[in-house]
Amino acid sequence: MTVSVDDLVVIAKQAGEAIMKIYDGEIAVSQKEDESPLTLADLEADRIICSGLKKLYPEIFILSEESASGELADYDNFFLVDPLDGTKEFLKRNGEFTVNIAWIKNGVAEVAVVYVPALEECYKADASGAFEEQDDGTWKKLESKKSAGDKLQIVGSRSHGAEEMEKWLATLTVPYEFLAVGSSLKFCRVAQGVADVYPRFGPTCQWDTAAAQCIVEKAGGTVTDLNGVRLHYGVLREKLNPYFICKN
Ligand SMILES: Nc1ncnc2c1ncn2[C@@H]1O[C@H](COP(=O)(O)O)[C@@H](OP(=O)(O)O)[C@H]1O
Ligand SMILES: [Mg+2]
Repeated sequence: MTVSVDDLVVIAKQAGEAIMKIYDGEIAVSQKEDESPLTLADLEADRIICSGLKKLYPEIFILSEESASGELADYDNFFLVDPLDGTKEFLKRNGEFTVNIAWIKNGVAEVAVVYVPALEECYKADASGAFEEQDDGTWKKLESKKSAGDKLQIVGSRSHGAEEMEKWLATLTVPYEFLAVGSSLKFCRVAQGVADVYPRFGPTCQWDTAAAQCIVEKAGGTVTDLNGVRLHYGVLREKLNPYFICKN
């Protein structure tokens, strides 16, 4: 049993198109139980992704930030979806939000897409490697590499955990530059070699990281907890990830 990454790309782009229609108009916001924002765009993208996946892969369970396709159980493979990661950035209209679909097999994200509709960037990964879509529609293979220049390039959240990040930056003894980026796009910057490291000393949920971890790993990078253990995924696992370090 496997999943075609190009199917996931088509579905992520359909969701991105629906998100952009809402992005270009007036955005109504409600609050979730945990007080994080929820928009019609999150729900529309969720609906499109889940119906697209169900049509092509009716037997595979879907766990999304916004929904689940049935009763939760310990599935050995499933889809893990964040239909709109970076809702705060979406509301700030800075373009740094993503559509994330990962296929998880035995706890590991094996096939994934991260689509950035406002910036028209698309990243995909499967057993053949990680790729970034080019302007002409072809796919460039991503190979883990250090950033250009002699300073360590660090990416971190725009909207969460600034204080913890400041503390960590203060411990560094090498020259560095810090770039604030919203959503799972931070992982893509590492996979591209634009950034060297994305440390996360704050909460994220499984669906925030799975697809982008796959892009980074298939490009040759790593995403591990603070003890060096690779991040893993599971329907019955706690929804929160441990703090982690992503690097190229
Ligand atoms: N207190 C918290 N608990 C759980 N997840 C949190 C959180 N604070 C931030 N996040 C997660 O961090 C994501 C945004 O990360 P970043 O700040 O790097 O852009 C959010 O994704 P959503 O926007 O999909 O809700 C959310 O899931
Ligand atoms: Mg998210």
